[in-house]
This record gives sequence, structure tokens and C-alpha cells, in this order.
Amino acid sequence: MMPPTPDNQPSMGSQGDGNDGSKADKRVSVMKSVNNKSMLLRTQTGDFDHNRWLFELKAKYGIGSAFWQDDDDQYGTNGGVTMSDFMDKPWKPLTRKTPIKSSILSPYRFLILVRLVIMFFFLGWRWRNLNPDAMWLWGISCVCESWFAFSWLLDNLPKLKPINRSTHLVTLHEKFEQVSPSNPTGQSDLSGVDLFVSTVDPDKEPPLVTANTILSIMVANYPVEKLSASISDYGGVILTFEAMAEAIRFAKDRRWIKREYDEFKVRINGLPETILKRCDIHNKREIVKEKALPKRRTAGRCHWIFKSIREKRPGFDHNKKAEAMNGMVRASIILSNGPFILNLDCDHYFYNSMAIKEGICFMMDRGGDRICYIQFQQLVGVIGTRCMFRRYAPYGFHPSRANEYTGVFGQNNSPADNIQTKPAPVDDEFQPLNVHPDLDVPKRFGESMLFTESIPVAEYQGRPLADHISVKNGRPPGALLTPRQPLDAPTVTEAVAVISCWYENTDWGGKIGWIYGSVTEDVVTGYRMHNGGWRSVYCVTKRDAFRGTAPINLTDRLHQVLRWATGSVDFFFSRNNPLFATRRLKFLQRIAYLNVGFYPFTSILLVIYCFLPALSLFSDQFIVQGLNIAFLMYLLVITLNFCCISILEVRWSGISLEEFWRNKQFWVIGGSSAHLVAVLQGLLKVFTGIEISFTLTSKSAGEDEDDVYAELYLVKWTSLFIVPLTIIIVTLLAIVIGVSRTIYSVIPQWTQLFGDLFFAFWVLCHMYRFVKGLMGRRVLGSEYNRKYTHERMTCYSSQLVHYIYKRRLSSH
Ligand SMILES: O=c1ccn([C@@H]2O[C@H](COP(=O)(O)OP(=O)(O)O[C@H]3O[C@H](CO)[C@@H](O)[C@H](O)[C@H]3O)[C@@H](O)[C@H]2O)c(=O)[nH]1
Ligand SMILES: [Mn+2]
Repeated sequence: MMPPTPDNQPSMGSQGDGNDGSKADKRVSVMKSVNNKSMLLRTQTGDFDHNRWLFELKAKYGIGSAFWQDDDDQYGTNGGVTMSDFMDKPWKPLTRKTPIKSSILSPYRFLILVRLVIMFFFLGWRWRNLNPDAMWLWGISCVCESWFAFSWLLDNLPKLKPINRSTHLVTLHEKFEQVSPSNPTGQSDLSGVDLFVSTVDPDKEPPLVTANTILSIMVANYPVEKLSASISDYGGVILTFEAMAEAIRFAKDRRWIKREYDEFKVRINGLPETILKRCDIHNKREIVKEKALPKRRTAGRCHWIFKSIREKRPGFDHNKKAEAMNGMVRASIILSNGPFILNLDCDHYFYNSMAIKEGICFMMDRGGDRICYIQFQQLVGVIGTRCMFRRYAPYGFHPSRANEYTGVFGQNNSPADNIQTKPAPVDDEFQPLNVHPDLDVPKRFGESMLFTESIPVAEYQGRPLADHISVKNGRPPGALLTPRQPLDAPTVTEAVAVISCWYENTDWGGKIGWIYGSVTEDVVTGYRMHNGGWRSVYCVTKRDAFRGTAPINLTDRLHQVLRWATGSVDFFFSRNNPLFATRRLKFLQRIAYLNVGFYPFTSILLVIYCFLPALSLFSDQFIVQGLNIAFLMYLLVITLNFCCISILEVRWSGISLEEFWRNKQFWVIGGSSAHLVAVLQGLLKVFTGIEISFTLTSKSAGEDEDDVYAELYLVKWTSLFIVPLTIIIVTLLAIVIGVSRTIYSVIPQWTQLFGDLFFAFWVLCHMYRFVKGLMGRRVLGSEYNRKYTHERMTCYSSQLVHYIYKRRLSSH
């Protein structure tokens, strides 16, 4: 249902309902004309057409009912924040910045400053005191140390100004869900939220994991008629499709939930078997058919090509998750057009039923019109999942107002000029707040009229609530009371049509939506929005908003880090390099993004530096001429300072010392392997155009604690180990030779050669056994993918499973 007429004068209160009908009519008529044109309805080959089937059968997608978990209680106290914290403003705020205790922040800032000063003097001392005996060692080490200092600075500057925020959910309830003059029936006035879940390869992302994520959405404490969920099955795998269908069937009945869940688990885990059997029968039949009709083969092959363009296979080169996200954005424009989008990886699930409302608090509060996304806490450190976007922002529009920061440190700020070079479309009563300079509808968004019409609607419905004069760009209370209507078949058909890869020829992925060309689409997409002047919020809730899985064994983790680092290198070499950022980017943001693009390059110097101990032992020289008192004092002071900062960080973050230490270890391991490979790959791509593909991070389907940690010490051989292993071997050899030299200085010379060789042989033998042990566990590619290829081709268009929770809230 299209929204009531937006009224740009917040003070005029609600008059929204008048144009309802006409708007809905308009939409239906647009729908008809679009459907007639829809190229997907015409099948040239006469094969089964999934879209037509959907259309003609008026098929309904799975309908679930949500189990409502009422856990408002835990929010009574709201993390030590009391009602009075929110009362000191003339308007009733929904969110609040809470200062970080200066007893934590001040010592931290002080120690960082001390470290900066020490490093400055230390490096000065290092550069002034050469080592004439070994200038090469001295020079290399000085260059490396200076670089490390620089990268440390990039890493730490953005951490100096942390902000804590809290929300007030009671106020949200009062403003949006209670009876008032503008809301006589007390229906929900909240904006719609579309949830996206992406999965691609059921081999690495067990369908049960994805199914659980889908089911977890049911705990969300948000009006059901305002929620809409989409699953993107980027692999187009029948297994995923059927597993999701199971999940939706399961969702229907909340009684017997525990017992049913066990049966459901058995059904999903049994699916691969069933499908394989069916697949074999199908394949055999196909082969028989093909033999009988040799003439049809050409047609068959053409068809295959057509399909394979859309078809996505695991590891096949394409635009990865960004493309899946854009597909869902387009489809959801037609299906629900929720002004907010929350996306989850298939292995990240709701852990807090109030999560959506927490995010909405920020979006609906004064100043919310400038926020492009709310990132919920994510300990693994990557953004891009558990993130609530304002739909309008990734479309490439500028925020309604933004600041520009000038001066070396961006210290002067002034309001940015509104970018509105093109006249806004005439006939429309909805107008985007700010028209993008190169907005060129329809080429930009593709042909569907519904798209272009949906933009101002989403923009309007996502505006903060204008219940006080100080709220800029708001919408009046009571404007969103009418719930959306259930989907009909033509709408679903149109939605299936817009996920077509045809849209990849438009600006999707270039200027609109999730940006292509990087394996870490999240960084680029976020950067582009920040660069346009949008703001974002990192939201830490008392109870984790979401939880998810992360690789725990070294190999998987290294591959994940490799992908992130590759993304960073791509980012660095792209036109999105923050060195060319606009003035709308804040100084610290600029530094943070620079760091994102820069950190993998540190690996080159890190690897060189790791070889220095061995080189020193081999050459009997050192990076300084002698161990004089100044050098030792510097080392001592730097170490002490490091310890103090570490203690603060450990206390602040609440992790254990061991975890902290592992993190530091991993920095060296990752830095000398994955980051280095990423830099090499990045350079390869820049100079030769050869690209690597998105290797999925494996997800454990483990159900109890033991299962979950079963893989902790699993080491699968990967070529990423080569560099760190070489460092270890060379260093060990150097130590052995160093030690033997000392021994030989007291025994006859002729034994020296013999002894050296013997020790070297001994060490190499052990190394060989170690490496072989690792290789023994190598995991070979699975049969599974190959067998599935056929089914995957035939079910490509069932990629979209869309369902809505129809059950309305009976009580709240
Ligand atoms: O071609 C692809 C590849 C991946 N995915 C999905 O993308 C998500 C993330 O993939 P995963 O292998 O779990 O990567 P991670 O490194 O764990 O993901 C982190 O890093 C990514 C950027 O590299 C972000 O996109 C993710 O949100 C963030 O959780 C999963 O749901 C996948 O199903 C697709 O839809 N299509
Ligand atoms: Mn993941």
C-alpha cells in the first residue's frame, strides 16, 4: 500500500489519509503496464517459466506467524540510563549521547600522547645514530620502524574520540504506538523495515544456519505488518530453496515448538540426501532424452547460455554479495519498499527482540534525517552485516543537510551547499529532499516505473518524527498508520523480474546501491555515503542485538582476513581512495578510511622486519652499533608504555588478557601472510587485471558447545602459511648456527663445517615432518558442488523467496 500523502509541513499535523485510494490506483495501473512489458514473461524456448507460473497460479508464498516474545522487562532500567537523562531537552529525545567516564578516557589519551612523544624522540635518535658496521641493517630497520610508527598513528587517532549512545524505547512507544489526537486508534505509526538475509553456498553455509537466522527474525519486537523479510539465495541452489520453504512452514505453528524444531532439524539435514537421489534420476532421464533428440541440442545449448549468465555458482566470478544485496533492494522496492533495510549474513541472528526498535530510535530522533546507517555491535570488526540502512542513502542521494570540514585537521566546519542542480520532477507531490547532481532517471535506476515512484515514498516514510519545531525534515505524526496490504501475484511477478541481471547494465553497483568492484562491498558502500555527508551510528545495546558465527580455526580465519585485506587494497587503488575525499568527510573519518586502505601495505615491511633477527645472527651484526644505555632505555620506556595501554584496553573492552595476547599474535601471523598476499594480489589486479574470487567463510553448524569448538585446533594447509613458516625456519636455522659458532670457538675448526651441516639437517627434518603433518589434513573439494550443478541450473528463478508475517499482533 502506498503511503498517505506526505505533507511537508510538519506543524500541520496529520492529514495523510486523503489521497490513499488514488495513490493505490496509480500503483496498480503502473503495475499493469509494467507487467505487459515484462520480458521475462515471454519464453522463447517454451521451457517451464517460473514467473508465468507464479503469475497465473496466483501462487502465494509461504506465510508465517510470528511468536511474540515480550521481553520489555529487561529494558526497564536500560543499562543504567534513567528517564531523567532524557528529560533535559525541550523536545523528548529518543536517543542520547552518554559521555565516556573521564577516568577511563583521560589516562588513555594521556598514554597515547606519551607514546607519541617517546616514538618521536626514539626515531630521531635512531636516524641520527647510524651503524657504520652494517649500514644496510640499520637503514632497513629504521625505515621499517618509522613506517610502523606511522601506521600505529593511523590506527589510533580515530580511537581518540569514542562516543557512547543509548536509546529510550519507552519514548518510542509513546510517540509511535499510543493513542493520541493524530493517532486515534493507537495503531503503529512506525516506518516499515525490510530485512535481507543473504546466503550463497549450502556447502559452506549449512541451510540449518540460514533457516535459524530466518526463524530468529520472528522474535523481533516490531509490528508484524511493517516487517518484510527477503532471502537471497545467490547460488540458486535447490537445497537452499527447499530448506527455506521448510523454515517458513515451520514458522507457521508456534505450538509444540520445541518438539517440532527437532523434527524440522532432521528434515533439513536429510534434504541433501533426498535431493541427490532426485537429481540422479532427473539427470539420467535428461541424458536419455538428449540421445533420442539430437536436433534439439542446439536450442538446448542456447538456453543454457542464457541461463548461465544469471546463474551463480560458488566461487564463480561475479559481483558477489553486493550484487545479491542490490537484487534484494530492487525486489523489495516492489514488494514492500520499507524505508529502512536491515541486512544479516545467513549466520547472524537476532539475539535481542528490541534490536529494530533501537535502530529506529536513532533514525526517528531529531537529526535522524542525516543518518545513513546504524551499525549494531559486531566484535569481529567488519561492518556490512547487522546494519540498518536508510534505503534512500545508498541510492546515491545526498543527505538533506551536511557540513563541510576545512583546514588541515578539518577544524573549521560550515554547512555544505545543498546540491540541487537539476530541477525536481514537476508533477510529483513527493519530492526527494535533495536531488543528486547526476540523477538521470530512468537510465540510472532501470526501467521499472515503480522504482522511480518509490524513491520519494521511501525517503518520506523514513523521515524523523516532526513533533517539535526543532526537528528538521520531519514528517507529521500519524502519517504511517495504514498498514501495507498483503502481496498479490502480479506484484510478486514484477519483483522476480527486477532481480534480473539486466539491471547490471544500469547504474546499480556503480553509483546506486551496494558498490561493485571490491570483495568488501561494505567498506566502499559506507565510504561513499559518508563521503556524501551522511552520518552513521554505532549502536551497542545492553543485550547483544545480534549474534553470529566467526571462523575460529587459524586457516579459515586467515582466508577471511585475506579477503578483507584484498578488499582494502582494491579500495586503495580505486577512485574511492579517501585521499580524494570531499570536504564532507570529517578529519578522523578520513584518517580511519585511510587506515582501512593502507593497513595491508604494512605487511611488506613487517615481513622484512621479521627476517632481521635471522639476518643479524647470520651476519653477526645488529641494527644498532652497540647496546648502549640510551637504546636500552628507549626500549624499556616503550615497553612499559605498551603494557599500560594494553591494560587499559583490556579493562575497557572487557576481554581477557589471553584473548588480547592472541589478537596481537594474530596480527603478526596475518600481517606476514594474508596481508602480504592481498597486497600482491592487489598489485596483480592493478597491473594485469587478474582478479581473485570471494572465498566464503565456512560456518560451523555445530549445535552444542563441543561441536562449535571442534574446529578450533584444526589446521588445514594453505599456501598462506609459506611466508610465516619460512620466517620461522630461517630464524631457527640462524639460532642453530649462532649457537654452534659459539661452541666451535672452543673446539677445533675442522669439526665446524660438519657440525653446521648436521644441525641444519636435523632442523630441516623436523620442519619437513611438521609441514607434512599439516598437509595430511588438507580438505579436498567436495563432490557436492559438482552433483548439484544441474539442479542449480533449472531452478535459477526460484532465487527469491519472499514471505510476510500475516498474523497481526493481537496484544502488545
Ligand atoms: O557471492 C556472494 C558471496 C557472499 N554472499 C553472502 O555474504 C555474506 C558474508 O559472507 P561470509 O563468507 O560470511 O564473509 P565474512 O567475512 O564472514 O563477512 C564479513 O565481511 C564481508 C565483507 O567482506 C561483509 O560483507 C559481511 O557482512 C561481514 O560479515 C554471507 O551471508 C554470504 O552468503 C553472497 O550473498 N554472495
Ligand atoms: Mn560470516
